[in-house]
Amino acid sequence: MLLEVNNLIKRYGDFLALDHITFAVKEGEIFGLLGPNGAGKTTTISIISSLTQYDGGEVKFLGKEIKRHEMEVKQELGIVPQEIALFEDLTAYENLDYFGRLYGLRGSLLKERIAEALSFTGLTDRQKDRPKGFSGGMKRRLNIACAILHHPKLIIMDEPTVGIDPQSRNHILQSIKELNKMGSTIIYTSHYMEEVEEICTRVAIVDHGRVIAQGTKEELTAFVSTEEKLVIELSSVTYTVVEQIKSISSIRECSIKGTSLEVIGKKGEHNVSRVINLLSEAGIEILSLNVEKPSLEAVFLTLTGRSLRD
Ligand SMILES: Nc1ncnc2c1ncn2[C@@H]1O[C@H](COP(=O)(O)OP(=O)(O)OP(=O)(O)O)[C@@H](O)[C@H]1O
Repeated sequence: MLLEVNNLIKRYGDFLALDHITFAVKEGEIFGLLGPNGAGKTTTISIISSLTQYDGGEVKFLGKEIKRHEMEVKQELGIVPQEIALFEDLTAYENLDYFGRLYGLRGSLLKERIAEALSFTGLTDRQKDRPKGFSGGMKRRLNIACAILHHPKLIIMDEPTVGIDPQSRNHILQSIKELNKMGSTIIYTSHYMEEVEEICTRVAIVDHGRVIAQGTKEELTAFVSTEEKLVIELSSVTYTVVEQIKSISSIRECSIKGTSLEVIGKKGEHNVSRVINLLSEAGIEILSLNVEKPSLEAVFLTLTGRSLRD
């Protein structure tokens, strides 16, 4: 395991912010920490980064307790914090130069790494400009560039897409995938389940300072889901056929949405073939059929009774 977080406890006064948080990250993963605002994601990350003290449990990086190997562990981490941390009066290049030196890079290696990070984040053309005039998305990209200069083993990103434009958001999500392909392990925190679904290989769902479920997306959704949703686009549709579909015992709901039918039924009951048979008997042409997989949102809702966005 690259990182093991075991029974982590953190109190702010009487408030228990982390209540025995436990998860492990393997080398090569994009690991998602998914949870609503206030769940404890930032606190967890700042403990892993040795920026916050904790009250119980342990954090191990490559088998070593981080408390005892703080400097060594810091060298292997690249942190992209939620609050952008840049010097507004230095140019993009100078910011990178500063952060590179903090990690002990010097001379031609430093220059090489700065050029690589600028190119990777699409900021080569803006290296002489100051972040003062950058958009939120560009500042975030520069922050990512600063965090990857020293080729860390583990990159931790805390909600890097909050409040930025869609183009930069896509750029960031693509670069995370790219960094991962190039060998970095990534922890990605977010309250956007779509992003976590898109990029993460494994996920821990966090709520009120606890990990309430963890696994691959497939494991998590299989764990809670007993239903499936079919979306069928048709050449035409009649109420008679809707009634016939509704009368199938394993189907709970069938409704017309524009030119499509939405059918919700129990999984594993051959709903697709039953519905197709009924439609072809009625002489209705199927233009497309899609079986929608349950989302992580549904997992969160089932486990907590609340929506992630509440
Ligand atoms: N310095 C602090 N003093 C007191 N309470 C704090 C402090 N920092 C965080 N908290 C509380 O601890 C809980 C967890 O906060 P944390 O920032 O870790 O959550 P989060 O999941 O990262 O959410 P967000 O995305 O909003 O930052 C919240 O209830 C928060 O109000």
